[in-house]
Amino acid sequence: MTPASGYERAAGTEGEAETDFSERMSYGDYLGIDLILGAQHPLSSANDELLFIIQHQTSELWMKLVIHELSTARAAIAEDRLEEAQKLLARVSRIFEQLNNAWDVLRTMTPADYTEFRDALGQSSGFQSAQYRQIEYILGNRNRAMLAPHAHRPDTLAVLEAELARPDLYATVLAAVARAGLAVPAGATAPHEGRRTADPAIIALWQQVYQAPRTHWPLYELAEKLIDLEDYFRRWRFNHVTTVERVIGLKRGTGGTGGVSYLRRMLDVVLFPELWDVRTTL
Ligand code: HEM
Ligand SMILES: N[C@@H](CC(=O)c1ccccc1NC=O)C(=O)O
Repeated sequence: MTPASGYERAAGTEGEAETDFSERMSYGDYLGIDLILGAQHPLSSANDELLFIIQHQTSELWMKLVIHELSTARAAIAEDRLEEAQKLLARVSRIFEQLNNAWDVLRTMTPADYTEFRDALGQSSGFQSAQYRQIEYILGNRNRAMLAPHAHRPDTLAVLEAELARPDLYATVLAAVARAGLAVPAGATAPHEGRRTADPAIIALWQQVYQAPRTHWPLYELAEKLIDLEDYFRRWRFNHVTTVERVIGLKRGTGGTGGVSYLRRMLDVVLFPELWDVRTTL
């Protein structure tokens, strides 16, 4: 029988699949598909500009999830729900793995392909990604100067400023370590700005944890989740700079930095320094 819509029911669904969504929520309604698929606006006729746009948009969606999960993980750690946090941090590492694999698609774009539309990008650059900066801030790489490109957006600025005013993920972990009875130096659990540098007293306490994992199992597992996360984040930075060198060589970036030279310097950022340094002592 032909339904009221006038269309035949989909073949093979034996008349069971729902087809009337005139009054009901459909797949597209729930997921906001019209908005998402209506958000690609290439500025040139170059074939690869759509790839470039979708690569960035999907990255931003995954970054949204990273921020969500890191925020939940940080709240869980603050309440000593360490196992929950571990699960979420493991998920964040898998998201970075997903982002890392995505470079394989973008790498199919050659310098000739990119040159066709690079000029259309003007001064815009990933350097201005607010969500990327928020992730860096949550993870403790807190350069206040990176707020400058957001000065024209008070809403974005407020989010990033609020992040700088909070203890980062690692400081939250150190507060949990202190509650577990280890001697965390005063100040290490407070909000900070700039980059972290290794504190010998913090190396010493991780040494206690790593030398007796069974005694400190939840902290030991949590620390390893952080190492995993930084490992995958480093791979993202490395894939980015390598792709950039493939595509634009040593040209300056549209965002105004030296390009590859700037991105190479970012490879030296260490998010959780004592967790790396402790390994040398074991
Ligand atoms: C052909 C592809 C790409 C090229 C040539 C490229 C180039 C660059 C360059 C030269 C910079 C330095 C800032 C500047 O002066 O512009 C930069 C920064 C950045 N790019 Fe890309 N990029 C590419 C793809 C991507 C993708 C897919 C993402 C994913 C979101 C991304 C995210 C970023 C971010 C977040 C920064 C800031 C990094 C930081 O401050 O540490 N880029 N990019
Ligand atoms: N910085 C890049 C341009 C670029 O990659 C870009 C431009 C606009 C939006 C996102 C971008 N991706 C990463 O930086 C360049 O110098 O070619």
